[in-house]
Amino acid sequence: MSASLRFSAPSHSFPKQISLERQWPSGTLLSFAAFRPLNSLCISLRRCGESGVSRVSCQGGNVDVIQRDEFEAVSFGEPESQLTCVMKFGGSSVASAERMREVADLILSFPNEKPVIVLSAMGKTTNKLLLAGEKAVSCGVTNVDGLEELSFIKDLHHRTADELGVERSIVDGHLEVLEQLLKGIAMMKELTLRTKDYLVSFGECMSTRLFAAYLNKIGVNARQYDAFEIGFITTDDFTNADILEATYPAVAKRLNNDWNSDPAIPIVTGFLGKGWRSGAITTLGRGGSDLTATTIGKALGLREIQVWKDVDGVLTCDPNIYPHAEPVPYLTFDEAAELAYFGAQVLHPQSMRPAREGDIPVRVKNSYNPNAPGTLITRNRDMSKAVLTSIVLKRNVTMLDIVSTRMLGQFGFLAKVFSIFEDLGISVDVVATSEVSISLTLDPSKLWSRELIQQASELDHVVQELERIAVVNLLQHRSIISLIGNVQRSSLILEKAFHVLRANGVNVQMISQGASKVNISLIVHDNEAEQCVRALHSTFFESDLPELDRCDSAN
Ligand SMILES: Nc1ncnc2c1ncn2[C@@H]1O[C@H](COP(=O)(O)OP(=O)(O)O)[C@@H](O)[C@H]1O
Ligand SMILES: N[C@@H](CC(=O)OP(=O)(O)O)C(=O)O
Repeated sequence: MSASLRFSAPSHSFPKQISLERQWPSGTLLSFAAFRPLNSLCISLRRCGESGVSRVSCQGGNVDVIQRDEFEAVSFGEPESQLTCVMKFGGSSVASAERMREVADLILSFPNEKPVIVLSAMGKTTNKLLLAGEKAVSCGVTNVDGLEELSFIKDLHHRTADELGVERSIVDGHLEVLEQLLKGIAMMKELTLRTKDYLVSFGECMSTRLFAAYLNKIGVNARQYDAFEIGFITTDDFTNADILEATYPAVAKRLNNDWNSDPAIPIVTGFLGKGWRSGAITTLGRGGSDLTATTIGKALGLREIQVWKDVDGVLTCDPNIYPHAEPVPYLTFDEAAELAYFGAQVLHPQSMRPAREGDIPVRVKNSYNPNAPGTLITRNRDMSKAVLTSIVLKRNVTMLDIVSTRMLGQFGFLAKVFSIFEDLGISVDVVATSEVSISLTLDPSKLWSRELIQQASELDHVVQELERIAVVNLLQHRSIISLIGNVQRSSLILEKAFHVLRANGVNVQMISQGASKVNISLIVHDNEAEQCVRALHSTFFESDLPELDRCDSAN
């Protein structure tokens, strides 16, 4: 369980430093953030045991003594927000002036809503910014202004301003600083993760400014917000930061107060936050605007979170692999989280967490086809007829077969294997074990975000460490096919799946059923994976499953 506590102090007695007297068990202090302009202080704590903070003291200020009972009362005492829902529009939905106009019309077509709008960068701006940064490392300072990606970004944002009929000056300041930043990168011949996050932040900062200016121009009151200025506090894991608990009360306070004093549609940058130690801009991982949206939904306790995409909702598989993929009308938070975690690009892997915690329904809709019903994601759904919901493919995965040399007993063996991964900071995705052996796959998003040379040496290091206690076989170019659905019907799913795979001459190299009970993972060779997905799709989604009725009557 987690909780946040907040109290205010007059600015003259604002604490410079706080300390917790009688600490909770180690690791319970998640974050602490002070917001000077608001004269408020947020402390987030995770409760894990009987003991707790009996007192919070602040150096140099009038010390508030906060007992646990009071503390709980304060932490959940937020007044109800007048804002009603979040609407998040991804890059494809705001790729041009024309798309921005359509999005504005779409928002205004819901006159009863008082939405918070979250926007991503326009179209492929984030990719272009990253590419510009990579090129700047080696192109020389004098060549920065000739970078094709920089010209593209300038042109796109200027053209959009012109076509929307708003001043170019709205983005000019950002474009100038962006060019300076690229020159800095060229000078230093280095692009750190921290600089990468600052670099990509320009995308969201500009799209939101243009959109807010356009709404104001057509007579709709709108106010632009940079997420890193309104309390989105994160870890300092640049390019993949986690939202800290302090974010929720801070964001709620800022958006509610502004709305109450002067109502204007909030237009918030997706994807961005502020590192709690560094104070620098962080990003929430690619596709992170979904997480921004669900965080705001939970912070304000809103009725619904809408994420508007360029597809008719979450589909039965990636439409780029199989164009006959169909929309899935209903999903649970667990199914959606598993689907996202195992690689379906449509949702950010962490985005379901705030929605689930706040029990706020998430609707995935198509901004190009608003009348399509989309996908509704909720805590529970009727599973009586559900077999398979969606098939997800994660390519280019590394698999390890680790067979014990019996230097350790079974318990010690498993513990040792996992401690090696923990020490090296490498996440494991799918695991299958027997008494003396273990097969697992490594999370490519964690491993492959590092430099190529670093990856190779890290893999060597993993193998060397494991070889002290086991015989290790490293298998690269594997794919995980995740079957997301009703694992109550796992026998039916497996029977059908193996029948299809055998008919296609495919040998499954590992199988694992997730503890979440919504996912069965099959590992196959990369070059067979797409063919498997297509064959599985036609069996599960394009033909009847008469066995389902028999299962029902047997239950
Ligand atoms: N199972 C799936 N359902 C829907 N879309 C998927 C799925 N798997 C992959 N995709 C891809 O995800 C894209 C939408 O996600 P994304 O590009 O992040 O949207 P946005 O930028 O609008 O937030 C779709 O265009 C589609 O190509
Ligand atoms: N612009 C960021 C954040 C984001 O969420 O984008 P999108 O909503 O277009 O996936 C990215 O490209 O990763």
